[in-house]
Amino acid sequence: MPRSDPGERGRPDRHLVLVTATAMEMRACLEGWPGAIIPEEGQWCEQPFAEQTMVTLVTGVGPVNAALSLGRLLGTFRPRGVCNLGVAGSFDLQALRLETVCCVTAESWPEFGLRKTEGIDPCGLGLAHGKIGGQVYRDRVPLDPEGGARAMGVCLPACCRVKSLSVAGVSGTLEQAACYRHRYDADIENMEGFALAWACLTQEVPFLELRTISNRVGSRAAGDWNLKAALARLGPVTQALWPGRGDRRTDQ
Ligand SMILES: O=C(O)c1cccc(C(=O)CC[C@H]2O[C@@H](n3cnc4c(=O)[nH]cnc43)[C@H](O)[C@@H]2O)c1
Repeated sequence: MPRSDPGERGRPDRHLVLVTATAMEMRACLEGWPGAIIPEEGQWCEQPFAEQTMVTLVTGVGPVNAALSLGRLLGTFRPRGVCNLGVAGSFDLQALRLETVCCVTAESWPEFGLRKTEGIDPCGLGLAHGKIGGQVYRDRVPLDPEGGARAMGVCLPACCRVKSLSVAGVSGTLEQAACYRHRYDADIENMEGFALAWACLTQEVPFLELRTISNRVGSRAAGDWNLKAALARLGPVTQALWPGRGDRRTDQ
């Protein structure tokens, strides 16, 4: 991978943003990186990352916190790209097991639209979520992981490609999970991806979303959860994205 000019370190337009919802996810991403600073929720900080400057942003949980935090950041400077890492629920643990690393190819937001007895109609409002270059967006946003990785100069790890949906209200029953899965043809559920993807799409900032599976969507059974193991997979994902940059133990 080409190494960037050290003179670019101070240029905010060259910075990459690593964004997580929670401090625990950020801590897991930066495991093996001594001295890494973990921002408070709703805050970001700059830190040297090999010859680059990395901006680490912890948004707080859910789409409102995600949009607010990334919106504030994008109003302050324009980064080279935004990479969202975190954990997520799987709609099918046979197909996507606990700990699986997933790369998101599409985000949807099943809470947008007109809520009818039979469910939400995304076109029922007569109002779109937004329009970009003549294209109307309602409850779905396509992602381009390869293009995003290329633009950011990161190495996309070989992993499962998935469609994701984002919610403010986490699915609390298997019935709700089945309903979403069927309606949106989704593989995973999270709480921030759509908001972050939308913010980047509107601002024309490259975006990448990688998640590790922590639980079965809609299940409260202990056997359907392993948050600790999913968190432990985030460090290797960060190191795969930036090979040789995330682990300083070898050169100290
Ligand atoms: O206590 C719960 O019931 C609970 C349910 C879902 C997630 C959590 C977390 O502590 C992690 C929050 C974080 O993780 C993402 N996430 C993980 N699994 C899911 C899910 O099944 N549905 C939606 N989001 C999920 C989410 O992006 C949050 O930021 C606790």
